[in-house]
Amino acid sequence: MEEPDCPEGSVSDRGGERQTASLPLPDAFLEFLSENGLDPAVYSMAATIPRYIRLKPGMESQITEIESELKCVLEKVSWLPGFYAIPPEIQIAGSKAYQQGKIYGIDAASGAAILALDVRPGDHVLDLCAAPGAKLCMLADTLGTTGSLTGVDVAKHRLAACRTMLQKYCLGDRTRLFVADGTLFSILPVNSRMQRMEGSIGVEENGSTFPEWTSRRSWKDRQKTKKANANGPQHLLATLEPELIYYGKHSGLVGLCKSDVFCPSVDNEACTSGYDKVLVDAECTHDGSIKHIQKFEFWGWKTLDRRILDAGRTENLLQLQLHLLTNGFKLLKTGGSLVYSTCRFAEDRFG
Ligand SMILES: C[S@@+](CC[C@H](N)C(=O)[O-])C[C@H]1O[C@@H](n2cnc3c(N)ncnc32)[C@H](O)[C@@H]1O
Repeated sequence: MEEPDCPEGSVSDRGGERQTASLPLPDAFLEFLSENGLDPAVYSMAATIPRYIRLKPGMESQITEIESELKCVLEKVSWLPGFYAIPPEIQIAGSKAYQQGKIYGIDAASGAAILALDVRPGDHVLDLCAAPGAKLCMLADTLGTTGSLTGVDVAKHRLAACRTMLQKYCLGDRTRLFVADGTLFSILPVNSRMQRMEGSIGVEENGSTFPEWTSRRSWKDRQKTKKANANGPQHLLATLEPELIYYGKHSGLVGLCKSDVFCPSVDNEACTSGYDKVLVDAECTHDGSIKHIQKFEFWGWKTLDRRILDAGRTENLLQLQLHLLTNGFKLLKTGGSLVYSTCRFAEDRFG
């Protein structure tokens, strides 16, 4: 595909599409890049960008073994604890190290967002757009055996993938997962709230409490899913009520009354009992992800118009991001921090 006289990163014509090194980019996308002051050459670099993996804490002594299994050197990323670069062609999914949960694939950029959040022991952390869960896993890993982690996503099937990952990597002990609209979610961290309301929780007439989590679902629950599936695929949230689809042993929920957990925050309650850290890893156009743009070669460049260049879609996404951010700040404790991340190069404005 590469044209012989085309130096790395340069642009040449090629029947309707222009060739940027090894990647043909449609004119509309090139115009979009030019309007945003972006160099098309960056999209030709995908083949040279390494893959990144994160080693589960405590697995450092097994690096040599993992290297011989993957047949490559794990190159330590000095600025990102636990991260290693490997050549892009290395597949990790078939390896024992991956299957046994010793390593997982996660971009360095995702790691940078979590690093910026500066999670400290004991923090109550909220991930408002959690699925499919790479950052959630790193957050759980970083928290270790203190604090709590709440993951929220509007897409149930995607959040279920987070649950699988947390269980696979044994990282879900302090985590709870809610299928909910992150723009409206208002449930505060359980431990911080329970400490504040000490003594008044747990004795509720006729109130049912959370037993230890089990993946075996009740007959009633199975019937509910069957009914929902009969009404069509459940891609997005059917109701406004948050649905709890997982909670760990030390998430603080076991033994608590359900009504206490689902009680939404009131007025300025979050200022004192809110989350210490909030991640808003918002839904976006992905134009900033070089690897994502490369996939349009297979999906067809026409879909790029609809998914990335469509002004209406971009505007809707910007509004969604604004609402997610606003709600993220509402749930943040005074003095807490929020990190907002997207994979978008183009300049955004919140109107
Ligand atoms: C960029 S992805 C998040 C990636 C994730 N943080 C990770 O590291 O794997 C954006 C997510 O936002 C979710 N989303 C979209 N609208 C939402 C909303 N209103 N509330 C909560 N989540 C939403 C999507 O379902 C999608 O899973």
